[in-house]
Amino acid sequence: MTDDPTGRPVAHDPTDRPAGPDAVTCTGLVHAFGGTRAVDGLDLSVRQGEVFGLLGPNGAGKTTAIRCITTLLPVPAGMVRVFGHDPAADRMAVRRLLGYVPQQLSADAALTGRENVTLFARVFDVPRRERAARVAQALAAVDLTDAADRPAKTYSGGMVRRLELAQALVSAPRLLILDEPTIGLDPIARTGVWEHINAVRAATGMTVLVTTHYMDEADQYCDRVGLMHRGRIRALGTPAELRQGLAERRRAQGRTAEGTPPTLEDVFRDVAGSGLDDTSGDFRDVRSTRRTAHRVG
Ligand SMILES: Nc1ncnc2c1ncn2[C@@H]1O[C@H](COP(=O)(O)OP(=O)(O)OP(=O)(O)O)[C@@H](O)[C@H]1O
Repeated sequence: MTDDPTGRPVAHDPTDRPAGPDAVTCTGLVHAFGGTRAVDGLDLSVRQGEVFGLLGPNGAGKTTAIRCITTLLPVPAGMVRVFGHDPAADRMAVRRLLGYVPQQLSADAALTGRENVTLFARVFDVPRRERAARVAQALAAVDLTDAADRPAKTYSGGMVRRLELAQALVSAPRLLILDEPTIGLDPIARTGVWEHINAVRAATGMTVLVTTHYMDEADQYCDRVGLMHRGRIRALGTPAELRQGLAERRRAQGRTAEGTPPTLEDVFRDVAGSGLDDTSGDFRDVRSTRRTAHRVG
C-alpha cells in the first residue's frame, strides 16, 4: 500500500484483494420499464482496485444496471451495495464515492476544458482552496493541459472523452464508472482513452467499472469481465479464464476442428446462444455509434 496524491491509501495489485467490502455488489437486482425487465436478476461483485468490464450487446441491460448502482434509478427488487453503502438508504454517501461518465455528452461545448472541469469540482464540493490545483491535476492526468483553455467544441472526439474523464476524476472518486467510454472513437483515440484510464488506476488504485461492446478492448484492458445478456450475467471471470473455458468445452465436445483459439466474442456467442440473433447481431450497433457521433459532433 502507498498513498495517492490526495493522501488516500491505495493498493496497486488488483489480485491482492484488499480488506473490506467489494466496491460493488449486486444480488438479484431487477429493474423493469413497464413490461421490459431490463435487468433481470443481476448478480455481480466488483472487487476493490480492479478494472471490471460489463459486456454485452445493445439492450442487454448494462446502462440500466449502471444507473441503479449510481443511484440514478431506484432498486425495486434485489440488493445493491457500493463499498457497503445502500444507495436507497444513503444516496449521498454513494454519490461521494463515485465518478461517472455517462454515454450522453456531459461536457459543455461552449466552455473551455478547464471551465468544464471546474464546474464538476464545484458540483462535487471540492474545497475552494484546493479547486484550481485539483482541476489542473485532473486535466494533466488526461493530457489536456495544453488544450485546457480552448472551448470544448474545438476538441476531437477522443479529447472530449478525456475531458469527461477529467470531470469524473476531479472529485478523486474511489469508483470510476464509465458507460461505453470508447464507442464511436477511432482506434488511436480508443487506445488513448484506455491508456489514461489505466494510468490513473495505477496511480490511485481506484476501482473501474466499465461497460463496452468492444470485446477486444475488454480482453486487453479488463482484469475481469461479466458477459451480460437479457438482464443478467451469463459468464464471469478473467478474459483468459473465459477463453480457456470455451476451449476446454470445445475439446470435451470434440469441436477442436473449429480452428483458431476462441475469442471473448466466441465466448459470448457460446453463452448467449441464439439470443444474440435477437439483437443487432453485431456488437457495434448503429444506434450507439450514432449517439456518440452526436455527442462529439
Ligand atoms: N427509459 C426507458 N424506458 C423504457 N425502456 C427502456 C428504458 N431504458 C432502457 N430500456 C429498455 O431496457 C432494455 C435494456 O436497456 P439498456 O440501455 O440498459 O441496455 P444496454 O445494455 O445498456 O444497451 P445500450 O448499449 O444500447 O445502452 C432495452 O430493452 C431498452 O429498450
